[in-house]
Amino acid sequence: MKPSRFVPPTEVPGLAARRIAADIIDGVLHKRRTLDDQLEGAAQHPALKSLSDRDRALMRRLVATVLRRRGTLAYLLSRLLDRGVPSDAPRAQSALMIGAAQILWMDVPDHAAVDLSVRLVQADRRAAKYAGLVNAVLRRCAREGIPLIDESTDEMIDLPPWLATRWIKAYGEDTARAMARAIGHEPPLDLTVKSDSENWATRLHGETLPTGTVRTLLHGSVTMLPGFSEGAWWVQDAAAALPARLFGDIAGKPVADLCAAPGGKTAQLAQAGAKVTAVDRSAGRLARLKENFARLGLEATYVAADATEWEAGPFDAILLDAPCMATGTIRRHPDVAWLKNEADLDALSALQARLLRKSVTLLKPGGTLVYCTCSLEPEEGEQAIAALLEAEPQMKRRPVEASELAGLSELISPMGDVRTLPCHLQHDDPKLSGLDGFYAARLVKT
Ligand SMILES: C[S@@+](CC[C@H](N)C(=O)[O-])C[C@H]1O[C@@H](n2cnc3c(N)ncnc32)[C@H](O)[C@@H]1O
Repeated sequence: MKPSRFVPPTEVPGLAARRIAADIIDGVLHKRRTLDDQLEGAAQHPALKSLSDRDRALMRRLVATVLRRRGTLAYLLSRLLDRGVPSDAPRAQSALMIGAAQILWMDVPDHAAVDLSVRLVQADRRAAKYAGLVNAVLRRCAREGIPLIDESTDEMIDLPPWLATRWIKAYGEDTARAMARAIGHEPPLDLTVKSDSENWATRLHGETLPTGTVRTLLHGSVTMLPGFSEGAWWVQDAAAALPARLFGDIAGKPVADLCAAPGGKTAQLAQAGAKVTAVDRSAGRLARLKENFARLGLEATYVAADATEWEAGPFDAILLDAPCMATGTIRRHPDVAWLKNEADLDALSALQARLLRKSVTLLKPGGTLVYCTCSLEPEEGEQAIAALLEAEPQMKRRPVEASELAGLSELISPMGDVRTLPCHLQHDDPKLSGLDGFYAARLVKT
């Protein structure tokens, strides 16, 4: 009988974090599971809870780095492997990517990165035969990886080609390249604070951005940070914090937030004193919103309903943060680049159009509608609003003024809508630069 080359794994420090990272990467790339689902949702990894806070943070960083630099890693491995990455053993592929990512971009000693990846393949029946190959390739990566990467001149290499093509068409070659460079960086942590942003910026070793968001480079579990348990702030990208501010003074007014969960923008509306009705189709996501509101000491009326069929109001103001391709959030959710597909766009655009038409019927004459998406695709932004304005003549755009966005005129389109890009809000420190890609339009019902 042929001896089996499968070697039972020996558990060593750090191996569990790598194994879970490999499982989650495989989940995204081969089973089309989102990171959110695998980290805290329905498909949560069963062994996640066994990791220490430190190992969990390392695992998350590892997963994000591999997904963020997937194109670069594929290019590098193609240069290091004459016959390409083994296609009959997904674990060999994830172990190579995890090992290379640690060697190239993370603070892990090369020998540890190589050793842990070899152990990963040894522990997998299909991949065990590639242990020698993984060892040799990763040792070469430690010697030659950086110069080989420097030989690649394609700045768009880490985007799926269909998305790179779209961004060049929508924003031009130079801007699309700047966007691609910006999403290659690990983003900072952005927080919306209830009040006293300077004090929180100091306590969290960060700074206050011109728009009021507190930005910090602290990593790890946010639940351990000062201010979390007393509900002084919530996590929200600085761009995501802009749409809810476009209503101006809404204290005491009835406002409907039609796609509310998990509630970052709802919290801004409630904090501004509005009487908010938070609607979301997903009961599970709405439950998370309620938990967030309990921590923040904020109140709203909660409705689990499909907003396209919901009857209520009319309201003074409506926020419609519609479901979308979410391509503006790839910096923070690098799985989006590999899970979303151009073919998803038509169905999402149709849903956005239905939600927009419904919003008009729920709005009082004289009321304000803010429509936004975390998408960089014009079909889900500028084009959706152009179609609505044509179909609903009583709706008029109320252009956003630079003074409403702390003078940041680069964030406002020629039509007067908010259009943020990942390459916006540059800072001397690249780690403190950037914004999620967002679109927001403000309309009034005449
Ligand atoms: C972009 S997320 C909203 C994010 C949220 N506004 C925030 O700032 O935290 C879109 C939300 O729309 C909800 N949704 C999708 N289709 C819906 C519909 N037809 N009616 C109501 N909610 C819907 C999803 O469940 C999801 O929670």
